Amino acid sequence: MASFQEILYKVKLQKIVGDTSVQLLSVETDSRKVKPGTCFIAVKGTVTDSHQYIGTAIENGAIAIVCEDIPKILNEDVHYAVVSDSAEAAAIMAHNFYGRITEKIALIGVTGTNGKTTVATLLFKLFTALGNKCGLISTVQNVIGEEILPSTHTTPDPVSLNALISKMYSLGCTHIFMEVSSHAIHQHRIDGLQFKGGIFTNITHDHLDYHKTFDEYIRVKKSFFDALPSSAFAISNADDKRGSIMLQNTKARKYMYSLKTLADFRAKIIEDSLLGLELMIDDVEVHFRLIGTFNAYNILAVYAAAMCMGEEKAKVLQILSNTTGAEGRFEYIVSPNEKVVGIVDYAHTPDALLNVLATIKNLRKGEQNIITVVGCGGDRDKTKRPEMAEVACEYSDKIIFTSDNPRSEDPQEIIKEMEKGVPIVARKKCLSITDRKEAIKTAVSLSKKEDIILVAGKGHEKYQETKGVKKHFDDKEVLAEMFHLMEK
Ligand SMILES: CC(=O)N[C@H]1[C@@H](OP(=O)(O)OP(=O)(O)OC[C@H]2O[C@@H](n3ccc(=O)[nH]c3=O)[C@H](O)[C@@H]2O)O[C@H](CO)[C@@H](O)[C@@H]1O[C@H](C)C(=O)N[C@@H](C)C(=O)N[C@H](CCC(=O)O)C(=O)O
Ligand SMILES: Nc1ncnc2c1ncn2[C@@H]1O[C@H](COP(=O)(O)OP(=O)(O)OP(=O)(O)O)[C@@H](O)[C@H]1O
Ligand SMILES: N[C@H](CCC[C@H](N)C(=O)O)C(=O)O
Ligand SMILES: [Mg+2]
Repeated sequence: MASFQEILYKVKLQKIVGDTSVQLLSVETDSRKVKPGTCFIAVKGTVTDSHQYIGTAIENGAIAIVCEDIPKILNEDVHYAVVSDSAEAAAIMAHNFYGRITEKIALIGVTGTNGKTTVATLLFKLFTALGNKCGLISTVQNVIGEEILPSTHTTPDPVSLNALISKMYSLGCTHIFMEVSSHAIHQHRIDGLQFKGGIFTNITHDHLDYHKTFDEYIRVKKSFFDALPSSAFAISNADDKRGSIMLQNTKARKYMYSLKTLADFRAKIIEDSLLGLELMIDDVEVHFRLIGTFNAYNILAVYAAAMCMGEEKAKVLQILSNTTGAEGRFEYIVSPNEKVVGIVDYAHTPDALLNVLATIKNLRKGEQNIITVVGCGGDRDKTKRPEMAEVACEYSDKIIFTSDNPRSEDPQEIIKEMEKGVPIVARKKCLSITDRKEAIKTAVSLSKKEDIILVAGKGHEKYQETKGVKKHFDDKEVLAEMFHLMEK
């Protein structure tokens, strides 16, 4: 419980109608969740403008309303605050309502196109092993110490996010590691939070359906670092073309990491094999269980953050060397007779697919074929469809295009858009099979001794979403089933 006035702290107000001393029992941005005593914040979303639900919210018991446009007829028993940006106000108010927890703990945000889940998960595992109770907010799952909670978004809406952070604090967490998606930055989901550190992984094409241009996507990512306070640290990837731009205007302490150039934190790859990575980090040679050059970047970003947080180098490297990555990222399944290797990976952008396939190609010995099963999500960035198909063709010996959460779109149309990226010479090695299970089955049936099958795009996901319905689907499960069925 908090007063209207208390939760309006730091909100840019235009006008108040009513009494701000009124006590509120909750804050909500969804009229359907409003209960008696709630403050309802009306937001202009991408689909609907919830100013139209103010009446419903009041019927459901809202006693305070925050809005950009004040209703023509006011309810005498309700108190109103008019703000210029209610999405921003919602996040600041949720932070206030839940006790401004991020001022009391170490909150670290990870942003970038690829690698967020991996870096945040490694940080969570590292700091837990260092003896802290930690929270993790990620695409795969949210975790409080040992308790696992399901995740619906990479970065939740501000009310759920602050409620979760508050729960983590009340259960004893001292550190929280969270992914910060570009949607979340743009929609102000993280406004009001006080970060102790921010980490940038990389930026390549994705989400252009939402941000429209690559420049706008870069601008949005950069605004996360622009908003960090001077007490925070900001860590960026010097090998990414936009790595230094990201930190250009931040007030935070700046650090860069690199595998290629001079930087505050440097690593060199000594060996990169299916057994893991051998890295020289700060003059120490260490073996890690994660695979692929892209993971050398993720490990280095985690190491840099740990150093910025004052941890002991030897201890950090010792723990990291024995740590595994996040679920559904470069996960191995070996067929029962050990003839074929299956890899399930969450690569759902052209860059991620390129990195994963380049890693596999690098690591294969001799004559093995690489068979790739891949699709692209519906109602998401369409520009990545032909690009992902082109990458798949460049690095694979056989490619099966299939469905990956078609959502409201026609799966065959998505595949047709992918096929536009197939070079003429590669056509004969491509197949299109809409049903993902059939596609995986076909990949297994086409495989020969020692071949490598990559099933890309869904990683940890446990569903396939078609026309608004989510049906259980698990790439790892299906791949294992097919291996058994075909006795490969
Ligand atoms: C495009 C997008 O990002 N949409 C997100 C956005 O919804 P929106 O603003 O469009 O909401 P809206 O449907 O227009 O509704 C506006 C407001 O009306 C309210 N409402 C609506 C109906 C009603 O009866 N009453 C009511 O009050 C809603 O609660 C909302 O506050 O804000 C909602 C609450 O925060 C999110 O749940 C929703 O995520 C949708 C479901 C989604 O799929 N988002 C994806 C694209 C996303 O956010 N992905 C990123 C990861 C991307 C990455 O991989 O990097 C993520 O962070 O998960
Ligand atoms: N540093 C990296 N650079 C490029 N590709 C990477 C990197 N780390 C992981 N990947 C690839 O991207 C995929 C997604 O990785 P991860 O889940 O860690 O990223 P993410 O940024 O959290 O993705 P999302 O935006 O969907 O939450 C991995 O399965 C792998 O294929
Ligand atoms: N966080 C990503 C996930 C994409 C994963 C892929 N399986 C899909 O459904 O498109 C997004 O919202 O774009
Ligand atoms: Mg993620």
